[in-house]
Amino acid sequence: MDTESLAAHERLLADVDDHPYSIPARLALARGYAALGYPDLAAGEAYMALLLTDEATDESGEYHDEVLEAAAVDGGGDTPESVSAWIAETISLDVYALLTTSLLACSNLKSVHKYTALGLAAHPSDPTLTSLAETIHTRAAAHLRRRGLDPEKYTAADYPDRGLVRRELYPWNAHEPDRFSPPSLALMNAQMTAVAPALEVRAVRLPVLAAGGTGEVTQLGVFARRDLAPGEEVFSELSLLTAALPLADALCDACSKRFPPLEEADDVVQCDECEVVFCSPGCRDAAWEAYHSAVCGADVDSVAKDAPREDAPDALYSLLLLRALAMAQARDMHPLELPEVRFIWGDFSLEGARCADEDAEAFAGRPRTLSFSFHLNVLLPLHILTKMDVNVFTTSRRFAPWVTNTLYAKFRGTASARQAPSGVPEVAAVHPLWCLANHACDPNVAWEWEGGMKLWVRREMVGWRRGEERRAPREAGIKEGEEVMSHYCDVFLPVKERREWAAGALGGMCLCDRCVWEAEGEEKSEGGVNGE
Ligand SMILES: C[S@@+](CC[C@H](N)C(=O)[O-])C[C@H]1O[C@@H](n2cnc3c(N)ncnc32)[C@H](O)[C@@H]1O
Repeated sequence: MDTESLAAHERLLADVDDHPYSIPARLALARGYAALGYPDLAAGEAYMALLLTDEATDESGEYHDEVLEAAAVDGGGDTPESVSAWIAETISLDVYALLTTSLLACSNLKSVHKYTALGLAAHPSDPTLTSLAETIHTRAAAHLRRRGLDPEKYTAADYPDRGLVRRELYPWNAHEPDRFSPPSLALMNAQMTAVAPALEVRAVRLPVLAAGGTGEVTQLGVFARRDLAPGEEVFSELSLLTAALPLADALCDACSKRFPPLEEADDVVQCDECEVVFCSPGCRDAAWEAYHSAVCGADVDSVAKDAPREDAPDALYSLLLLRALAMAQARDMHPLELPEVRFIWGDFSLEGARCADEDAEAFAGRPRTLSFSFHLNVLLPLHILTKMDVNVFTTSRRFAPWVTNTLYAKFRGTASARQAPSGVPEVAAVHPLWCLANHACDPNVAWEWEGGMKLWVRREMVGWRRGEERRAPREAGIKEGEEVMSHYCDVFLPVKERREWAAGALGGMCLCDRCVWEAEGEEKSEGGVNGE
């Protein structure tokens, strides 16, 4: 983004800061995002404008008076009636038009359908909304046909409601540190020394794995400070950035450790103020400081209560988001400044990468790799924040949709999950130091997450195979200065399956030495289990 556009965008953001209840200011910000090729962010801000119009017309609205005051300054007159007329005649249609066209670009067809219907109820003869209703129907029918389904048998409730949006380090995001600067590395290494005195964080060159990418990029990795012997435990990190589905095993709310059997559960304690349970008084106190004071008694976890089985991963990401918002609120910090979040990898698109498809123009031709659902990325955070008694109009810098998107980008690249026996992931966590370790299908460490994340040097390395050909395992142990290679997938799977499994976390197909060697031959390995 050039300096002039960035300055113009900064003025729109500042206008919303200065006039948080002004509907035109919010609408101008939404238009600004649409013009810059961020329809997802435009939809978020257009929805905020819609909420403000509701506040203006609803006498019992919490911010009714503030919105009327702002409307009077913006030219809506100084009576509730004049403001209502001003909204109906000059604002409402623009809000619906921007919200719906933005959601359409993001392929959130169920949501577009809903807001187009609401827009048409308020403006029945509007040609743009009328033709949009047709477009939604046509796109939904094409989507269903592509899946071999008969559109006649489906209603708007079955329309897809998810799309891909730009995954970027937003140009106006002043919170992302230079991860490679000496002060950043010193900070990360101070944290690393506390959990792993024999390891250090360093910059490393890695191959670009994203489709269409070439060459190498600089990223971070974890290295041995001294020779490490096979079996040596080298790392133990406790994270409170955790999430568990409501039906998961009985787990500590803070660290996700499974509770011991009742007769051994002397340490298990309940919060003094609500029903949430922790594995120990230590976890209870740490949780209160870190996040629980912001959500105690607020029943926020119910957000994932009814998630269907196939949506379990998304529900876990939403719960991680919820935890991060609660951490920010409890500590009065910007979510992107949280030590748990600040340095982690967001897998943002590389500068200059392009993409061309039917929606490319709405996204300024930039690649789109971040999952976006209006429900999860916009409505859910607003719902959570409202439950935490946060004024969502005056806290835009801290809790805007671009902040939510950035958090999702970071979590989607780094969270680890534990599965129920059914294979459905039911618990997730982000361990900010563990997730600095890179992946190899011939890893030199193994890990286990139960309460804390533990990492030890493998006692035996993995044997390689392609077809009938075998390559004996390398000698176990890690030499001083050697990179610690973790694993993001079951390393006993055949190469094709390993690559498929790890592709999400790696951002593309694995090109580690073992994968390259095994893929050259026939892919005929046997299955196995995760771990060592
Ligand atoms: C969990 S992070 C690992 C730490 C990361 N390198 C950093 O700078 O924070 C995962 C990302 O690291 C990169 N990565 C990890 N292992 C890799 C490998 N074997 N080859 C290339 N990239 C790798 C990928 O970009 C992946 O999305």
